[in-house]
Amino acid sequence: MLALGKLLELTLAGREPAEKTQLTVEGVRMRWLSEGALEVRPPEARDNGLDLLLSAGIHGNETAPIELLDRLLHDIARGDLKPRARILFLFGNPEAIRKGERFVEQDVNRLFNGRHEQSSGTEALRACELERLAASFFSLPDRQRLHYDLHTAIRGSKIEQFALYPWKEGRQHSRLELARLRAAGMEAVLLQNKPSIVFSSYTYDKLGAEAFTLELGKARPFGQNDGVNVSLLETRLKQIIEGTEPEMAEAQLDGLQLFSVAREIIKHSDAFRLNLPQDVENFSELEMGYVLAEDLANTRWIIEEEGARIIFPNPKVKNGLRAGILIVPTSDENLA
Ligand SMILES: O=C(O)CCC(=O)N[C@@H](CCC(=O)O)C(=O)O
Ligand SMILES: [Zn+2]
Repeated sequence: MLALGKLLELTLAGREPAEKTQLTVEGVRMRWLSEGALEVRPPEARDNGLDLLLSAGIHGNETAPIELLDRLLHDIARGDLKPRARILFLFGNPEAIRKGERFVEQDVNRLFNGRHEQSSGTEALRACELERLAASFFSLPDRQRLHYDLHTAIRGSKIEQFALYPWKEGRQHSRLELARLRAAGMEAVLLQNKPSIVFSSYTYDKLGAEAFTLELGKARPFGQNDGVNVSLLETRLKQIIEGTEPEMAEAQLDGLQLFSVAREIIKHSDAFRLNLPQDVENFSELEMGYVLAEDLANTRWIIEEEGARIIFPNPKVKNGLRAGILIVPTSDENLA
């Protein structure tokens, strides 16, 4: 296999490849751009006009998505997968991946859409570099732009695989993209309703991509991901890469559950308390009147929403950051 197909090995070793560009037997050009960043370009005659950004390891301990991208790259480097799309592979936080930690100093996924400018350290620099790499990749005119940022979650979930769909003023969420996600195994989608500082929000808002954070199961170390079943997603990604995706003429959501954000729970101080068991699962339902969280100055987060559920509860985040999202079921009536 071509050396550049071993992007993960290079990244884990913190090494630069001797040759930065390689050509597969199929005439596919692979170009190493920076640590954990590799561009794949099909021969011009085969290019179908799709620019696909696949990122994983934004959180260093979320290894199933990293292993998935590693398999796709190996297949491309061996000539077993024949891309018709241009692809940018990104391993988001190499230092955290090497350490097997969610982050080293701060969460990269809270540093996009300009936030890195108000910060310093390796993770702020990396967020800036990831924005630059994504912006340069998505700078070609008249092409389709698609970004999947792949994650696994800290805790178990009542709904194992789901997506978060960013928001931008005046832009409607696409039914076709939701149908594509359903076919890729996602069981639910959270439709965001305000701007955010995560990677997929940056590519959606600033670069005009259709962009999603995908949650694929529970985070585990390398080699221990048998419990994370990414087979439907993997098949779909291969089809997208090779341009062999089945037609989605009548966008079928096929039981996909839709949610919207009722409130984001923000931790304001060290006095913040989250009244949930440590092992509570994502999508757990919360009863009306339940005191979900408490903070300084007698601030209380009381459930007032019918059908409320919690995702990503995490009282350990830094002050000022999201310590959970309260979501409610929604309908498909506003989709484009
Ligand atoms: O399990 C958790 O609490 C977090 C899992 C995770 O890393 N999720 C992403 C979601 C990004 C988004 O809001 O689109 C994150 O928190 O960064
Ligand atoms: Zn993550």
